[in-house]
Amino acid sequence: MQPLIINLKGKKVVIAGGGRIAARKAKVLDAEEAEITFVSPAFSEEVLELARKKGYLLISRKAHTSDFQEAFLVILATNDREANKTLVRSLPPYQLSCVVDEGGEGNVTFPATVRRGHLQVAVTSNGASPKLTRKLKQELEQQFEQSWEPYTEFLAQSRELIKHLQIPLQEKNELLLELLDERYRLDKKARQGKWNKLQYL
Ligand SMILES: C[C@@]1(CC(=O)O)C2=NC(=C\c3[nH]c(c(CCC(=O)O)c3CC(=O)O)Cc3[nH]c(c(CC(=O)O)c3CCC(=O)O)/C=C3\N/C(=C\2)[C@@H](CCC(=O)O)[C@]3(C)CC(=O)O)/[C@H]1CCC(=O)O
Ligand SMILES: NC(=O)c1ccc[n+]([C@@H]2O[C@H](COP(=O)([O-])OP(=O)(O)OC[C@H]3O[C@@H](n4cnc5c(N)ncnc54)[C@H](O)[C@@H]3O)[C@@H](O)[C@H]2O)c1
Repeated sequence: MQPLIINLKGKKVVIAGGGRIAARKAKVLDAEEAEITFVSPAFSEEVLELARKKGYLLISRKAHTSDFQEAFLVILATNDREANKTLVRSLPPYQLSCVVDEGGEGNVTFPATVRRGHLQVAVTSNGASPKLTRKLKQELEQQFEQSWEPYTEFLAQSRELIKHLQIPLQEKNELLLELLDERYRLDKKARQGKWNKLQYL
């Protein structure tokens, strides 16, 4: 399995199911600004509230294959094994699909992620142990504490500036490498000083 970083902004995502797992996936997709539709005979309070707040469509019945026609990504999150299995088999091979109770039946699984500014660390166990994935995520949350947020912003801005400097490529690479020194992450003043120097190159 190959991780891909995917832009879901404005993409149609159809979720079959309206329970705990449907809500958990929807929260992640909502943060990515996807356009979500839920199809389910019943919806949890959490799903109802998210749909109300964001104007997401709720279709109150069992899911049919035709519900997924325009979807970029399909999430099969019903608690009915047979329904998830039949629905995923009916999808065309080019559609992205996540089957939450039998990961191997779809072509997409969700990793656990830790985000700090521009940095994102994703963990997967390929379905072997979601508990291990969760544990590693918690360890990464400790390792990558808040300092990484302003630091990755500094790296992004500095790189943009360095890219456009009229200096030899080798010098650009040396400058970019130097920014990886720990003091720039740990010390705001060091960042500020470096940023000021870069302006005059
Ligand atoms: C990472 C995370 C992201 C997310 O969900 O967004 C995620 N599962 C999380 C939690 C979690 N999952 C499960 C429990 C209950 C405890 C337990 O059983 O351990 C808990 C804990 C909880 O719910 O609190 C059980 C479970 N999970 C799957 C199955 C079915 C199967 O075996 O295929 C079953 C058995 C169901 C059953 O039989 O009842 C399948 C999948 N779960 C995945 C992702 C994908 C593989 C990722 C990987 O392996 O790394 C995959 C393949 C598909 C998918 O869902 O994308 C999220 C952590 C979020 C976080 O903490 O940030
Ligand atoms: N992937 C994961 O991380 C993970 C974690 C735990 C459990 N699970 C599995 O995910 C599944 C869902 O779990 P849950 O906690 O959200 O269950 P839940 O009972 O909270 O919700 C199930 C939802 O599916 C709906 N539903 C049932 N049949 C349907 C159909 N034919 N079409 C559309 N909707 C239908 C129900 O109305 C309900 O809203 C379970 O099979 C569970 O074993 C997955």
